[in-house]
Amino acid sequence: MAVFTPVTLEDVGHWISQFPLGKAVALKGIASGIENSNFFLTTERGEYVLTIFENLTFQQLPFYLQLMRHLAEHGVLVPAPVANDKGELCVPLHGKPAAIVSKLEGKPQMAPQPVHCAAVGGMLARMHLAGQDFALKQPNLRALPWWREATAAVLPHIALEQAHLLHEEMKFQEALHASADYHALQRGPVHADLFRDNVMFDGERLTGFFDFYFAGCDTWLFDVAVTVNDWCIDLATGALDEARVRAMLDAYHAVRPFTAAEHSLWPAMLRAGALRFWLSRLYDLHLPRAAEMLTPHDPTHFERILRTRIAVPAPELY
Ligand SMILES: Nc1ncnc2c1ncn2[C@@H]1O[C@H](COP(=O)(O)OP(=O)(O)O)[C@@H](O)[C@H]1O
Ligand SMILES: N[C@@H](CCOP(=O)(O)O)C(=O)O
Repeated sequence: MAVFTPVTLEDVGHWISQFPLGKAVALKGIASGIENSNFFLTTERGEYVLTIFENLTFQQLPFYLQLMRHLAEHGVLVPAPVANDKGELCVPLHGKPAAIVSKLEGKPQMAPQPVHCAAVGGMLARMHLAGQDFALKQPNLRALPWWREATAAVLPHIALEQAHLLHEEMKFQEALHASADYHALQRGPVHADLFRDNVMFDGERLTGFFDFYFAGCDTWLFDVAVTVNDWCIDLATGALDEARVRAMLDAYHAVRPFTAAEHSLWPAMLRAGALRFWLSRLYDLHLPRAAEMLTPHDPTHFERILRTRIAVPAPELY
């Protein structure tokens, strides 16, 4: 279902000769995934993932692929892109941009315990620190300017009660983003979509973060909020689970201590993280792209999380 561009072992046989990976031995399409065509690729040198990018262009990809390479070189557990004999990380395959990255062991942990949340929190802090000297700059393309556009686009499609919440929250976030405290927050490259399905675990051992294609430069605290809003909640209600929140935040804080400005903006940033995904899910539901083939994620999940973050005080950052 999610292989949009079919590729055979024969197609890859010649193409792979530009990479230092030996001969291609096996190729298997990956059924999950909604954006790109992904394949497990076995070569004489080992196991890799081949991705054909269905929407991102050759101009857009260097930021993501070079960020992954930079992080991998700095000891952060992420897939390492493989360069071809010209040093390129992204080359055409069937006329579309394609890349080969190392395959992470394990599988996503969809029922995380505090031990998993602690591993994610610690690695997230290491990722933020390692990204500080990454040279390429690209803003988070799903930040406030996009929220404004998405709000205008979805408003005609939603009920009055939801429109009211959306207006009020946008007003709150506009004021937050204009504040001195917000501008004092530390920032750099962030993953911006570090949900349970974008992290691999082998038992309790974290083996890597992947799917960096929403990454961009934003506040580190926003990244923490997005991650907590997915990993540390009761999925049915959206309520934060104190033990998992504490495990994730304490592990992060031990590697990269939170600042006073971050402490004061934490509840507001949890709301920002919920708003961002409420908006993108509303957008995908009401304004699907022409080639969209898969069931959109349920927006009411993040509407519920947003309402809960507004109504219920969050555990302190530290
Ligand atoms: N580097 C990797 N190592 C191991 N598995 C991977 C890797 N990259 C992707 N996958 C597998 O491919 C699936 C789809 O990848 P994902 O990045 O979520 O696709 P999409 O961008 O199309 O949504 C993941 O759920 C995972 O099983
Ligand atoms: N995490 C987002 C959807 C992003 O899709 P992905 O498969 O590329 O991670 C959501 O849950 O809305």
